[in-house]
Amino acid sequence: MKKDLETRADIELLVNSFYDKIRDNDTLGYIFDEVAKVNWEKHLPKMYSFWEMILFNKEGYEGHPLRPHLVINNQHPLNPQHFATWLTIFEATVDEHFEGEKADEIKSRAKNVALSWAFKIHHFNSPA
Ligand code: HEM
Repeated sequence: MKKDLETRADIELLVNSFYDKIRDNDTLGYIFDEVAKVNWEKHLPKMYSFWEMILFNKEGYEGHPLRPHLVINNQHPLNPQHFATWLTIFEATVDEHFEGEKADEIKSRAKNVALSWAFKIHHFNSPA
């Protein structure tokens, strides 16, 4: 039986493991490393705080989560497939390490955000 997500250390493990897979992925890796040229030392702690806020109502994340995605979309259009791949990798990473109520919750929160951003960006890129 795997453990549930309980602490910031659990979130750090999830986030680190998730971005290791993302950077290895052919559909998404280059968007982070070559298009956005992500500074990982800054990005990773931001993501720990983002997920701590979502999952444990902790303060610490300050930002506009959608905004950098609109900037990337201007440099390299993002499509629903990018978001679907992002979500598949996220869910698989959660399942690899954790199970339980919080593990289910983080997957469902990630899914809601990914679907809503995919929809917004798709309509922004291809207005009807
Ligand atoms: C196509 C899928 C996605 C791509 C390619 C992508 C890529 C990126 C990139 C390149 C950054 C900027 C890193 C930096 O230089 O600071 C970023 C930031 C971020 N991403 Fe994503 N992302 C995707 C989906 C998501 C989803 C679905 C979520 C949430 C569930 C998410 C949450 C965030 C957050 C919270 C930040 C930090 C925003 C800030 O600066 O405060 N991303 N993402």
